[in-house]
Amino acid sequence: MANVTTQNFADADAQAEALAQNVAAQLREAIAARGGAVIAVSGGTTPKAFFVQLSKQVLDWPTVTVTLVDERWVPDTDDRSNARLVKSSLLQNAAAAANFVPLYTGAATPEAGLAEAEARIVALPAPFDAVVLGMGDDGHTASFFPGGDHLAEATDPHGTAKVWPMHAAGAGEPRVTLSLPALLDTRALYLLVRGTGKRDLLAAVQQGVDAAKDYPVRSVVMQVSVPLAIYWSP
Ligand SMILES: O=C(O)[C@H](O)[C@@H](O)[C@H](O)[C@H](O)COP(=O)(O)O
Repeated sequence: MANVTTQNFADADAQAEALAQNVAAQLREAIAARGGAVIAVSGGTTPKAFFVQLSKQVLDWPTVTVTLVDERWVPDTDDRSNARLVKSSLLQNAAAAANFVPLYTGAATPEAGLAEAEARIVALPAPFDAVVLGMGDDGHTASFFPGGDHLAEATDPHGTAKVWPMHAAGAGEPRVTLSLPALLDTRALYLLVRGTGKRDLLAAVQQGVDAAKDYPVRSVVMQVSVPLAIYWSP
């Protein structure tokens, strides 16, 4: 199994604050060493408190680039847009000066926008300094959805594409997702989750319980190339 550590917090605020401090330290180290930092973050509902905390951290924000691990294929005026969440809760306060690289291109479909989204990610300095994943109740992470039409390709450890379109019954709308190799090309990897259901699901994955084989988050938990830090709160 990968080098997985789990930190449990009493509540969401403590979790968000601890992760923000840890990620900010990571970004500061990157800026000191290389003059800039790149972070890829998840959307959904869980990261909001973390984003707000991170936005208040003191660091050289104009040298920081923020992108997404996945995106729902909707414009950033849509409530479901991960870009909208990042803009409204992370690119605020001190962090308003950061650069943002969205995955949504305005094309009609993820397939039509794929080459542009891929080019945007390829253009970023690699590796990422930090990747912050989330997880759904169905065991998806990024947009690695159970039954997703490109799940096998997106989670292929040897795949070369960095971005894949994803259509899945549980996804709500068409999406794009960074591939597993793109997500693992990072100096630090975090998984931010809340609730006992997600805690139990992750335990089942780590214990190799048979039923957990179909949870796509398994590809991140069981890989051995990057240590994974799980941040959990009730
Ligand atoms: O766009 C997305 O949906 C996310 O990036 C996704 O992978 C998210 O991390 C999980 O769905 C968890 O979402 P919640 O935090 O809302 O449970």
